[in-house]
Amino acid sequence: MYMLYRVPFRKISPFAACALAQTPSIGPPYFPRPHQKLGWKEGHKFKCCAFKIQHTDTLGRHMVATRDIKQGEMILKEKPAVIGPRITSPVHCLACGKKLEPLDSTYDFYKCTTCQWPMCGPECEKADVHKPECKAMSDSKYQSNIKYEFPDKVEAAYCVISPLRVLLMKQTDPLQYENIMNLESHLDERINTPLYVVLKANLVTFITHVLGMPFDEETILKVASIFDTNSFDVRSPIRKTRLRAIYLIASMMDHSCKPNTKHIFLGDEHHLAVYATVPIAKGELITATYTQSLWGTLDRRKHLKSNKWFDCECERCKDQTELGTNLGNIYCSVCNGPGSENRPSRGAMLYSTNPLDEFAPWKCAICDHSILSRQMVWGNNALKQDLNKLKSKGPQEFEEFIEKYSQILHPSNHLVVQAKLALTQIYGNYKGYTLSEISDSLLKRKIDLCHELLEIADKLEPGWSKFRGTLLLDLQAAMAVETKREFEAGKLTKAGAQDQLMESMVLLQEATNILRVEPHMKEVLEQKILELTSQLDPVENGTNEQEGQETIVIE
Ligand SMILES: C[S@@+](CC[C@H](N)C(=O)[O-])C[C@H]1O[C@@H](n2cnc3c(N)ncnc32)[C@H](O)[C@@H]1O
Repeated sequence: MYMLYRVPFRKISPFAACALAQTPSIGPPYFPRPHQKLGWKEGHKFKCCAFKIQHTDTLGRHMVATRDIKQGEMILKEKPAVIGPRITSPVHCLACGKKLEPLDSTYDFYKCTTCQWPMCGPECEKADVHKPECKAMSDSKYQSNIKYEFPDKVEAAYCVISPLRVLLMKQTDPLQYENIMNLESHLDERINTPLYVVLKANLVTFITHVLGMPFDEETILKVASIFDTNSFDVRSPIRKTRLRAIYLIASMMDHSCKPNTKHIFLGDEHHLAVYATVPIAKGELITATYTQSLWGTLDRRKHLKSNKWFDCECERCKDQTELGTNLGNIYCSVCNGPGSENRPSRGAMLYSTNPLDEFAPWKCAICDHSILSRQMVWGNNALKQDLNKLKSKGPQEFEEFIEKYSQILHPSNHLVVQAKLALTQIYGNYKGYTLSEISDSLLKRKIDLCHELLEIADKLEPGWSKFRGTLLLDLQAAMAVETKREFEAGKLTKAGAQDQLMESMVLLQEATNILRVEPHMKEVLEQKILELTSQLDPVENGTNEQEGQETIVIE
């Protein structure tokens, strides 16, 4: 049964007030400012906070919709409570997060003049985010000894910075420190894992012995464990770095292998915005995914267990077919094996006899054949290694992978799907395979692959997910080029070409609805719409040929 969540937020901090805002038994309704602002900005009269935090024994705290939420609606926008480096990282600036290259003059990085950590330059070394840690290190006469050795070297020294930022908050921002310390940690489960044995040796020693800070081992490791349980992976393609950040409210979203939200990071401050990918009805859970949605159940559940310490029992995990995708399934080697052509059961598949038990045997849906779960794991691992070797290869190798294992792997088995995804990215985008360069048959192959993957996206990441948006964008571009070629080859009439272009426009409109919130995408998408519109209406726009553009000139 749902309980109103009260216990861990001991003081009514701004976060607690927000979390408790919709619980009528706790004081008058309070609408947290960020959500008030959001409501006004969107031009609505007033939009109340769309969620509340509840608690159950099985899920812990989780987010629930307090009203119907529309597809594409922003549910929350939040700034990070703390942001910093991941446990290991290539050398980057501690203030802005930018990946650093050595200076030509010294062949080493620019260093903070006080603590010697690599930074961008004098401006970043004075940034507020760096000041407290810089002071703590210089007060104890600690100086970083990171030096440039070779490009992209990964440094383990970064593991101390993010936990240190939280520990320093105990003095500088006690309320925020308490809010962070109230998050789920799973320290008891993590404490004896190899990573935490290492952290005991280096992180705890650094905080207590090197910096002489008055924290016990348990508190220090708890902070590390809170990061591992709650932090978001903040990727910045422009700065070429990955940071980790804790967002107090967004961390209340529980996991689902078929989530109903997506999130993006905004600006230099790394604000997090969470959007509904599908309509969410009042009372429904608001969920995110903590794994890769294109992994099979065995891999997802293993990842969730060993990183987030829970057994996922969502509708997808319980379903042998993974919502009809067969993402984790393989063909039965007896029914489909050599010499079995006369069997009527070609296409029979092995299913886990209990998807929620990683040790349960896998059994054919038609014959008696079964295999142990560890055979399934071995097989998967072997094929994963094969697939990983193809990463820097061309499309031919991915096509060969799909063909080679077509007797074993279902066309939407997760390994085949990953190969197909790689192909959709190569065809139409990579040098030598751009849309203007590829053959008609490869163009058709790209279009077919996009359709196949869209079917999978609809089942696993339905609605306005980035996965679906990106596929739609790819598909419409390929379809527009195909139309142009068919028209020019006389296979399509003018009216037929216009109809097909209209289809592309519908896809582009949907892709735009989905992707316009992604950083820097709005302008790109608007430009694409303009381009396609000019092709659609040649009479009104006069000649529609522009340099470097794929256009259909319809006379
Ligand atoms: C980021 S926190 C989410 C908030 C958390 N439920 C709490 O009470 O603070 C992640 C943790 O929530 C729990 N959790 C998240 N999704 C879950 C799910 N689908 N089933 C069970 N537990 C889940 C796990 O303990 C996980 O380590």
